[in-house]
Amino acid sequence: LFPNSSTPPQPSYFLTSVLKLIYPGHELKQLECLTDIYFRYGLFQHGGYIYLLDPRMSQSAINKLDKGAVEYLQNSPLSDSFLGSSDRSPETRRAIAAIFRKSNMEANAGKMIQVIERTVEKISRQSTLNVNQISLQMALDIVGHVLFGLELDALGCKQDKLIDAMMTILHRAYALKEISPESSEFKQAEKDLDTMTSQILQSALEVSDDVEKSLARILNDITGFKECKSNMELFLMAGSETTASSIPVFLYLVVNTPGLQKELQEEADEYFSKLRADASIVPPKLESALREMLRAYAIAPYISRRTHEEMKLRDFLIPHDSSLRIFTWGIHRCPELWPQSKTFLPGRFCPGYKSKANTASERGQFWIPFGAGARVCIGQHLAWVELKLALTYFLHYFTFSKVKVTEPLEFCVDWEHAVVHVDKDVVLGVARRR
Ligand code: HEM
Repeated sequence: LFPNSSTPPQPSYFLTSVLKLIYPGHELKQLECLTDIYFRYGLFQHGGYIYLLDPRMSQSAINKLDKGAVEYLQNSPLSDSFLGSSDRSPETRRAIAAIFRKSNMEANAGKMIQVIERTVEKISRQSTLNVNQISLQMALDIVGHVLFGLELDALGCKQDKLIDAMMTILHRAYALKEISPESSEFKQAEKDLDTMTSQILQSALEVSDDVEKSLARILNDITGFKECKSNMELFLMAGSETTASSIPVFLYLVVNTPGLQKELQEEADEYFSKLRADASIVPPKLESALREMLRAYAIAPYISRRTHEEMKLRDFLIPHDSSLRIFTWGIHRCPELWPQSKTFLPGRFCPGYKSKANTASERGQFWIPFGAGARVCIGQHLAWVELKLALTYFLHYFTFSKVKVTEPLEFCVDWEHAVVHVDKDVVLGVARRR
């Protein structure tokens, strides 16, 4: 089971077959079990990838290595974006860094609030809410407003078509594998996405802004129209899909954790006006519960890196041209690093919680939902401000409740883009409280 050599250990055929029998079709659960078994080695190899588990080894790989996007974006519309490029990334990231800065995202809170308030009105008209659907519409609108200076809905009512194309590509093809990238449906969705992104980019370039250059203009100037369009697709997809996946999971956890909704509602009522006035304010219980959600259910289950030469990690030799997956999902749920690691404990990140026998920090807590290093998620501050505001609004205005269709929540992975999806939409009862 555990070869004693400098080669990363590889689970036997017997072990992987047993795991397949126990968790049929659930690769994420199989890999989570392998993480718990191999944690003491810090890594294991499986299916052509080396999975890194040890925090120090992972940090070292994140810092030293280039993004390993070569084959994980192969069939993706995002293959020409800077996500897939280690050469162009530094220049592109430097040019747009100011737009994504925390202070700039907080300064853009007003634009987000406009969209969130509209969403609150939409939710008010419903008694049963498809949380995935409403979250995606909201997240896409926020990306449109904040990053492109556009009202996407107003562009000939394209928003629904854009969502359909994105869902066909990301959800139906890559996560659920209902259709293949060779299918006519996929090709049509890709074409629709391309046409719509071109139109969105054209419109974004026309939006005049005398004070500073917009994201579209900066990217267009340094990369040219074609590559700029791919990057726009990246922002549309990465910017909406991730936050839009987080909200349903979070609200599902809220309604399934006794007493949590009431506590968060009380906090939302207290912070509502303060947060509207200053988006840098942190409601501590919401922040802790959100951090815990991103720990227990990392929306991006792994970070991809590639070696360009032989590399030593602890006592292991990693050959050149190896594909590494820093396995966030497993690291975040590993009992060696986190007490009650598989349980959602909303107060885990609250100040003072440590004293109640949380030894995670003593054991070297390693929380990396947005990645780390030079390629850390560029949209993390956008995501955080958006999640904080949207959830404060939702909990202030509504009470959510379980309806039968919600149970149980299962996760499937789009390995191509490294994103976890819920296997079905989260549907909740909703009642307005004020
Ligand atoms: C909960 C929300 C989000 C999560 C969990 C998340 C997570 C991640 C992770 C893990 C990476 C890879 C980092 C690495 O390789 O070290 C990443 C990259 C990226 N994310 Fe996010 N993300 C989120 C929201 C967003 C948003 C709102 C945007 C908005 C535009 C965005 C844009 C990007 C881009 C462009 C990259 C590629 C960066 C690069 O390769 O240099 N993400 N994200």
